Order: sequence, then C-alpha cells, then structure tokens
Amino acid sequence: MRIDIITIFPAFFDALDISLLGKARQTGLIDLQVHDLRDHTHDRHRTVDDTPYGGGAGMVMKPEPWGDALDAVLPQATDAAAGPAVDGPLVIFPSPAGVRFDQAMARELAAEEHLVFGCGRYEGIDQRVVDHYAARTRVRLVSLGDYVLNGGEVAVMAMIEAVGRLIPGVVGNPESLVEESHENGLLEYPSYTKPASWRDLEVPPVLLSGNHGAIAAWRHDQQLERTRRVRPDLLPEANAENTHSTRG
Ligand SMILES: CN1CCCC[C@@H]1Cn1ccc2ccc(-c3n[nH]c(N)c3C#N)cc21
Repeated sequence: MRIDIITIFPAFFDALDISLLGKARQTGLIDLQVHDLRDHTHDRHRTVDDTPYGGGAGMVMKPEPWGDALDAVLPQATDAAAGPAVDGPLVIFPSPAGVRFDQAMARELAAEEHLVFGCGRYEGIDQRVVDHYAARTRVRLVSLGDYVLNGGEVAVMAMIEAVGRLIPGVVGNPESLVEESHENGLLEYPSYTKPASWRDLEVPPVLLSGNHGAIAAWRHDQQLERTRRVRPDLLPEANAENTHSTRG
C-alpha cells in the first residue's frame, strides 16, 4: 500500500518510523511519504492560510498550496467532465463533519492500493479543494470521533495505525487480529499472564484448566458481558432496527 500524507507539521509523523509501521515501511509493505504543505507555497513567508470570506474568527487554509500538493501526489488529474475516477487513489480529509471512522472503515481502507491524507489546520481547508478533487477522484471526509481536535494529524495517525495493522504481514501473528475489540462486533475479553497470583489477585481458574472449549466459551461470555456493560450500542439487537447504511 502507498500512503501520502500532506500536512504543515511533517514532524508530527516521525512516530511512523518506529514499531510495526516503521518495520512495514522498511520492508516495503507500506510506502509512506509525508509532504510539507509549505513546500507548495510560493511566497517568502510560505503562507498557507488567509482570512475567511464572510468574516468570522480564525483563518482558512488557502486552496492554491493544496492544489499544488495534491496534484503532486495524485496521478495526472483526470478531466472533471469524465467524472470521478473510480480506480484511483482515495483522498481522505479528516474533518469533524466527516463520516465516523470505525473498524469496518479501517478494513475497507486496508484494501485500498493508495491512500492520500490531507491534514487541515486552522478553521479548515477552503471547500473548493474538496469540491475540485471530488469531481476528479474518490474523496471522503472522515471524523475520528465526536469531539474537536485542532487539526487532522491526530486523526490521520490513528487511521494509519488502525489500517496499517490490518495489512497482511504488518502484524506478526494474524490470529491476534481476529479476537480483538470490534473485530467481531464485541469488545475484547480480559487478558492475563504470569504470575497466576499477583497481590492476592488470581487468574480465572478456567484459563489454567487447559480445557480449550471451556476457555473459548468463557472468553465469549466475557465479551458479551463487557459489551452489555460498556457499549450496549454495539450489540446486534441494538442494531437490528438500524438496517440502513450509515456510510456517507
Ligand atoms: C477547531 N477548528 C474549528 C472547528 C472545526 C475544526 C477546526 C480544527 N481542525 C482543522 C482541521 C481539522 C481536521 C479534523 C478535525 C477534527 N476534530 N475532531 C475530529 N474528530 C476531527 C477529525 N478527523 C479538526 C480540524
């Protein structure tokens, strides 16, 4: 998978040089490039923002640097008359106005060949940038959650981690991806390791029994109990009436 990130804070993504994603980059599983939006400005001050039309507080990101930066990472821009290219890169702009990111979306994105992330800052990116590229390629506004961040970088970091770990070969033991929170729609079961007794707290005896059927049943019961207690909205019966798609 190829991933391009456009941001005014490229150093934010230095953390992608370490751990599993860093190894995936070194081995070529993921070709990830971080681009400084300011490299696509042409004034002495490398200006990326300006005051909003219509007034209001804050600044808006100028369209010209974004156009130059996105043109540099996207294949030759197709003619808008031809309509959005269905087989090209997927461009994702993190936004509080976006479709909520979740594990299902992470799985969808992990199947893409080329993702381009545009990290906004200030009050956001001039809307014409989104409109221009949405007429030429696939564009998604995606929200990390219902709270306000100062920009898109934290969201992109989270999305890249959630997507990257689903790419075959990135996580050593693919089995570990199966019984995770949200992977089967439920929260994950509690985990224990040695010692069997710690500060008078014991490991549940079933986990020491060697009875794999009983262990599997206990773990599934734990998933159901946790989900009922913490996230009842995830239970199948909670979504029975919600049969329509919520994807934007
Ligand atoms: C605060 N400031 C004025 C109000 C509008 C947002 C703006 C800041 N800001 C600029 C670009 C940008 C991109 C994503 C997000 C974001 N916030 N919450 C999420 N779940 C996000 C995602 N994903 C925030 C951003």
